Parts: sequence; C-alpha cells; structure tokens
Amino acid sequence: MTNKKELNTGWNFDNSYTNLPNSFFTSVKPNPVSSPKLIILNAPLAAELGLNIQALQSEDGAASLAGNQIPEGAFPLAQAYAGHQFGHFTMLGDGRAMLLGEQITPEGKRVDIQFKGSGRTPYSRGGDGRAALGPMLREYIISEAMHALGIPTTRSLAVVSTGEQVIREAALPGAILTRVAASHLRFGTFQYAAKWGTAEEIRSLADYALKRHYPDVEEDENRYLSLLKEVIKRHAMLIAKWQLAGFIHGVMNTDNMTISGETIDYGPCAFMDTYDPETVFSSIDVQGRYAYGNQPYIAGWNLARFAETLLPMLHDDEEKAIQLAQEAISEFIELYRRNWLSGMRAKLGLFNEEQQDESLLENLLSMMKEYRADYTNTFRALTIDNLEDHALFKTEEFAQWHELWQARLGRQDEDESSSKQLMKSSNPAVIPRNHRVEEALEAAVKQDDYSVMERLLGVLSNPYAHSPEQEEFCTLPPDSLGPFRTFCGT
Ligand SMILES: Nc1ncnc2c1ncn2[C@@H]1O[C@H](COP(=O)(O)OP(=O)(O)OP(=O)(O)O)[C@@H](O)[C@H]1O
Ligand SMILES: [Mg+2]
Repeated sequence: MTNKKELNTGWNFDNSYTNLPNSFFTSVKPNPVSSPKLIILNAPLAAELGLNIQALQSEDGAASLAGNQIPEGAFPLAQAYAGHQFGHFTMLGDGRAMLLGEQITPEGKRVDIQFKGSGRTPYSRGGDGRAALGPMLREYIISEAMHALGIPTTRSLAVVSTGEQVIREAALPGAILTRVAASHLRFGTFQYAAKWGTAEEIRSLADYALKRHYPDVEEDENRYLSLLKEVIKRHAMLIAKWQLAGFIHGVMNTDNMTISGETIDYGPCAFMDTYDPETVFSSIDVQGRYAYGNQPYIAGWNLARFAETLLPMLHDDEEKAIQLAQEAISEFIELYRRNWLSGMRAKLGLFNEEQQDESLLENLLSMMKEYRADYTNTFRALTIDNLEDHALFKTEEFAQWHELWQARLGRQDEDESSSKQLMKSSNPAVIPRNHRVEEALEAAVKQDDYSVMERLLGVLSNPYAHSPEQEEFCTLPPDSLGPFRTFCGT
C-alpha cells in the first residue's frame, strides 16, 4: 500500500542491493502491528536524510515507521548472511530486521533504512521476528551517544511502539526501531556467499562493497586485496575508538561486524565504569571471549574470517592468496595499536611522540586497574584538574606519575591551554553509563515517563562539553547494583 499523496515524508529510495543475485535476499513484507505509536523521532537525523519531520510525527507517519504502510519506492527485503557466533559458524540472516530501501539524502549520500523488530522473515528460524521496547530504546540511546562521541556507528531514526506484546522471560511491550546505516553488509554476508554461493556471486558482492564503500580503490590492480586492506584499516580505527571510549560491544560475532566499519547491533553492550580489561557485559559470555581487553584480538580474528572469504579472488595460486591475506591481517594489530596510542596521547594532552609515552600510558592504566578507578572519570579528572575524588590520586605512586606527566607536557612546543583543549576534546565528560541508561529505560517502559531519557539524550549529545549540567551524569553505579544489570531482554 502506498500513500504518497496524503503523506509526503520525503523518502527518496534507490535500491541498489536488489541488483545483487537473488540468493542474497528475500523480498518480504513487514507484518502490520495493531496500534503503532511514535515514541521518539531523531529530528536532526531526519532533517539530514531529507525527511519531513511533521509528516513522520503524524499518525500516518507512525504507521509508516511501523511498516503498516510501505512508502513509495521502498522494496522491503530480508538480507541473507551467516556468521561465527562465539566461534561457531552458522547460517543466519535478518530474522527480525528488514531493509526498507536506500535513501538518497539531499547531499547525495546513500544510506540503508532498516526496520528492526518488524516481523518474521524466512531467516527467523525459531524467533518471533519482534523486538521489545526497552532494548530498542537502548539501541537508540547508545548508538546516538556513540555518534556524538565521534565513533562510526549505525544511527537510530525512530522508535515506534507496536501496541502488541512480545514474550521473552516475561511479556514486554513491543517496538520497532528504524535504523540508518552506511549499509548492512556484514562480514557474515561474505561468509554466507563464500560458503553457499558461486564464485560469481561472491565476486559480485565484493564488487558491490567496493563500489559502495571503497570507490577509491575500485580500480586497483588487485581490488579485492585493496578491499581487505581498507576494511582492516577501518576496523583498526573503529576498535581503537571503542577502546579509547571504554565501549564494550558484548557480541562481536562476525555477523555483527560491518564492511563499512560502523558499529552495529547494540545488544548486551555497555560502557565500562571501573577500569578492568576483563570486564564483560554479556551474561551469556561466560568465558569472557568478548571482554573489553579482548576486543582488538577478536576483531583480528573476525577480520581473518572475512579475509578467508576473499581468498579465491586474491590470487589464482592458493598459497600466494593465503600469503597475501596473512600479510594484510598481520598488520591489523599494529595499525590498531598506532591509532590507540595516538588517541591515548591526545587524552593526556600530548601532541608529539616520545619513545617513553607507551610506558607512561601503561603505568597510568595499571594504577587505574589496581585502585579500581573509573575509566572515564579518571581522564576527566586529569582534564579539569580535579584530582580529589578518588583514592588513586592520593597515592605516592600517582604523585610520581603526575610529575613525569607534567614534565612530559613541558617538553612540547604547545602551551598549556592547547593541551587542555586537546584533552577536553578527547576525554568525554559523559558516556552512557549503564545504570543511567537502565534508569531511563525503566522510567520509559514501566512508567511511560520519557523525561529521564530525554535529559540523558540531551547531555549525551554533547559529550565533550564539560558543562555543569553534565556533572550529575558522572556518578558511578551504587555498589548494590553490581557490575551489570539489564531488565529489558532483547
Ligand atoms: N526475535 C527474533 N526473531 C527472529 N530472529 C531473531 C530474533 N532475535 C534475533 N534474531 C536473529 O538472530 C540472529 C542473531 O541475533 P543478534 O542478536 O545478533 O541480532 P539482532 O540484535 O536481531 O540484530 P542486528 O545484528 O541486526 O542488530 C540474527 O540473524 C537475528 O536476525
Ligand atoms: Mg546481530
């Protein structure tokens, strides 16, 4: 059903993904819901996309964001993909997500518009195709906070509640998230093609990815090797940004890694409070595979799985192909480490490089671990010169470190105020702390009170402001809450 006459929402679709071989997707229809209600609309993002905010806020707008009305030009489809989940390979695919189409923005950018929670698809396996309101709001809050922090990510355009319940451990209100992404190509999309597709199919997928995300290397002599190297580079940047911000993804399965280098799938993710590389946020991750400190190595492992899918295209000679892939993969950790170091220098106000910087950083981190210091607040305290709050700052060890740091700052040409400026723009005052996110979700889902979430979104939208109203969002979770708690299911 189309309703363009009544509702001029501004969708401007051009669906290139449908040009791929049929095996990559199945055409589907969102399953209409009983009473869609717009819960939140991301007005600045809507404007960027060229959408009509008022139209989306209308009753018909909510219906269209629930999939009850399909906008003209849309071509809803579920994407096929596979993936290594906790190390085990399996066939997956959009089981509760649907790609509505690719929006061409007024600036000529192409982005995917996808529903999450819009009903069953041929890839749903045993699942109900639905999502609960709490987790969709969680994805909205954290993905938008990531964007404001400057970390590449899928975005959240809107959440509508469906008026229907989804059954998890309990009955929960249902919702649909509209997600915006550079694309939804995953490492798992390539794994699917490599496992079950023809040589031609995997090649067409790789060519598509090159055209869409890496046009600068499309003409390279060995363009598939260039594709691999570019994806490696993007992830060396992405994972460094995660580590620098203290973000823990929680489920770094290969189906949750994008070819574009954007963060995707805000399931059991959270930001670390106390600095401890062993921090894990997913209750099902009993072995700590996806712990904070493991993330760079897991990214490397996932990249190797991606590289394997390209092997036949890297070189006619299999051994030579493996050698090329291994060389590329072996550079990942080094690239990552360089990005991380340069980010860490910025967090300490350092513009240039010195050999001993690495030990200066490592010493600080090991003291933070020993004294159970909060990751974000420690760097914030150094930034705003407020070294009173934590036991760490009262130790002799820290005093010695501080002296070394001050001396190091003195050995650069830039003055103190430039260093402070660099620190302010590198150390966020606020991050979406899990207890604050949970508090906002609880008020929203249980009391229908969205004011807590609105305030949280407000401070998170400008994390480097270091403004007085952000102060209260820097507090740590009460001990009684334990390290991680979520009430809202998936
Ligand atoms: N309620 C559900 N019904 C059907 N399929 C589901 C459901 N929940 C998850 N899946 C599917 O299970 C697989 C793994 O789930 P995972 O939690 O990684 O994905 P997700 O959170 O639904 O989505 P995404 O990665 O798109 O953000 C995916 O193929 C997903 O589509
Ligand atoms: Mg997923």
